[in-house]
Amino acid sequence: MTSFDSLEGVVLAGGYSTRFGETDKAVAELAGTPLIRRVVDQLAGVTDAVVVNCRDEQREAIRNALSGSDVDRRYAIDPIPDRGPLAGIGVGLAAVDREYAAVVACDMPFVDPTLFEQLYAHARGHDGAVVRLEDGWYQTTQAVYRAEPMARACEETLGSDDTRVLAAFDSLDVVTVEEADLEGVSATTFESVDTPDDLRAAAQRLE
Ligand SMILES: Nc1nc2c(ncn2[C@@H]2O[C@H](COP(=O)(O)OP(=O)(O)OP(=O)(O)O)[C@@H](O)[C@H]2O)c(=O)[nH]1
Repeated sequence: MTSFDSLEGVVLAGGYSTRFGETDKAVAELAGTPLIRRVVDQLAGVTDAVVVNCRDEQREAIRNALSGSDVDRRYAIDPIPDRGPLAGIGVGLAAVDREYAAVVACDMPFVDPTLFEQLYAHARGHDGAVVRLEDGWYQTTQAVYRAEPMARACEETLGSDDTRVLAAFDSLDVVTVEEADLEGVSATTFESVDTPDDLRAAAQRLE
């Protein structure tokens, strides 16, 4: 797999994982490997550098979970916590050095780097590329964005009434890719671990 010079990773981990319970799901182990470590290891298929967006108090545990990874890691800390995924994407992208970023949530351990290869190809020359799932939902937390304009759009949108990630696209040229048009992407790429039951089910499949 290729590492693209103008593509960096952004891993979103600033949520409170309330459905998961007391533990931070970012560092919860799936078959012995923390979820966030699995995500970073998968991103290594397309990039050698990631920005981890999280809250200050998460940083030490996440740093431990990622220790020994070959991927260069930097941290973008939420100045104000709990402002939702739009804020996390904006904070993460503002810390990116390269033109484009592959953004992924820390709770998607099966993220397929092949998806980012295809989204990056679609995004080049535009402000990003996002998948529209078969049920019509846009998968905004596993997408490629042009870092600078999307970071700015996130900031502006946070100050508006509609703070969905999708609302940030209004001022941008983001390409929609239909799920049916993806080629050879693993069916589990968009699966997210939201609850302890999700984690158990994922672990059983790996046995
Ligand atoms: N920076 C930041 N990221 C967030 C925030 N809320 C959610 N996220 C991230 O967005 C992604 C998708 O969010 P969810 O699956 O709802 O995660 P969550 O909010 O931690 O979990 P729940 O509380 O159970 O909904 C995850 O990677 C979260 O870490 C937030 O307030 N700030």
